[in-house]
This record gives sequence, structure tokens and C-alpha cells, in this order.
Amino acid sequence: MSDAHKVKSTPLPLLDKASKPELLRALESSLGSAFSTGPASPPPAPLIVVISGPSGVGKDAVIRGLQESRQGLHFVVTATSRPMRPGEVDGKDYYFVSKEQFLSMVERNELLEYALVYGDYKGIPKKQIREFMALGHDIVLRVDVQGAETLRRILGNSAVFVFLVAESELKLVERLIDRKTETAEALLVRIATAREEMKHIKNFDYVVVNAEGKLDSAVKTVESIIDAEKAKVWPRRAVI
Ligand SMILES: Nc1ncnc2c1ncn2[C@@H]1O[C@H](COP(=O)(O)OP(=O)(O)OP(=O)(O)O)[C@@H](O)[C@H]1O
Repeated sequence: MSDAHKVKSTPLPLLDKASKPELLRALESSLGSAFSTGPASPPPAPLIVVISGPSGVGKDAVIRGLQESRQGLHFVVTATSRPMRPGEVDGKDYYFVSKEQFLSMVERNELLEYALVYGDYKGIPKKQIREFMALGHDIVLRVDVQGAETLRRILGNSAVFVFLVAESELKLVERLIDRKTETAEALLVRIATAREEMKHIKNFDYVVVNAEGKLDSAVKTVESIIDAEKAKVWPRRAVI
């Protein structure tokens, strides 16, 4: 039976004669219980957001945008066996470890996912995710498409998967050329891989276009996805 049918037929004061507290008390008395002052919905559970997409699509750029525009997110720092590049900071860009250290992390089951990417190991430390989720932070993971596939197998629908794309293949290639971080041969490998990776969109929950000069709009769309996920009646609940 709905609450509307449980109302007692006690007379209520006239709206223009009673004070607000009197009216509240009368309404409570008619309903048979006090009005709750607790939150109308429980605080949303921490969310894991996986951001992926082909090389050069702007994963780092979008993540930097999110870092600037949004509180309460923890951006997981990946462990890698690749040597540090000039300007990179250990613990900020990556955790730089030796190949031996990396393999012993694998051995101890300390990584949620790992892969050999262009000759270097990269992996996601579980401890970091657990610690920040316990503090109520949402978690952002930046992985390549292969990593996202693995994470989907591990996490299923308990995390939200976002695929970033450029507005066209040509624009993506131009962006990679302009970045000037790869040789022509390395570019070719990345572009051929990107073509293959586009076929994996179907395994993602959302696709976000990061168009030339419209980085802010891509960041806002990712924020809207996070907001919508946090407003779900049945939220995703990841256990790491
Ligand atoms: N919306 C945009 N408009 C113009 N340039 C952009 C935009 N988004 C990213 N870029 C630029 O494109 C290049 C590639 O971006 P970024 O390094 O963030 O890609 P990525 O997906 O992280 O690449 P990788 O997977 O190879 O590390 C960078 O030089 C970045 O500044």
C-alpha cells in the first residue's frame, strides 16, 4: 500500500493561520512519522572511468583538462619500465621502474592490468586505486585500446569506458605528425594500429570526439558522462 493511503484523517491547520513549524508538525502527525533530514539519496559510490583511444587522439590532453576542471578525481599513475624522457617526473608522469622491478610487481599480483607496449612494460598499480577509492575519490585510468580491452574483461560493467576519437582519421594523423615525438616508421605503426583500434569502439560505453581546437568541449563531455554516471539509480560498483 502506498504512503498516500496511510494518511490519518486528523484535521490540518489552515495554511494562512499556522506557522511553518506548526504546519510541519501537523503534517508529520498525519503521516505518522517525522520528516527525515538525511540525504534523499546515498552518496554516490566511487566511479572508475577508463579513458582510451588511438595514439595521438588526445588522451593526455583531455586528462590534463579534467585535472584542471574537476575535483575529487584521482588520476592513476602508470608504472612503466621505459626510460624517463627529458621533462618527465617520476611519480607524476609515470612510476619509472626497472624491467626486473616491473616483473616482480607482476609476480606479486600488484597490477590490475599490464602489457608490453611498443617494447616497454606498462601497468596499473592496484594499491593506488584501492587507497583513493577508500577516500571516496573517483578514479581515472588512461590506457591504450589493448589495455581497455583487458580492463573490460577484468572489470566488466563495473567501470565506465570512454573512447576518444578525432573528428577524422586525417586529423588524427596530422596531430601525430605535429606532435613530432615519433619517427616516420614509428608513426606508420601507430597509424596502422589506430585503424585496427577504431574497430573496438563497440566495446566501449561512450565515444567522445576530441576535435581540432575543441579540447574544452571534449573535456566537458567527459565531465557530463561522469555526472550522469554518478546520478544513476543503480551505479556501477567496482571492487579492486
Ligand atoms: N582538441 C585538440 N586540438 C588540437 N590539438 C590537440 C587536441 N587534443 C590534443 N591535441 C594535441 O595532439 C597531440 C596528441 O595528444 P596527446 O599526446 O594528448 O595524445 P595521446 O592520446 O595521449 O597520445 P599517446 O597515446 O600517443 O600518448 C598533442 O600534441 C596534443 O597537444
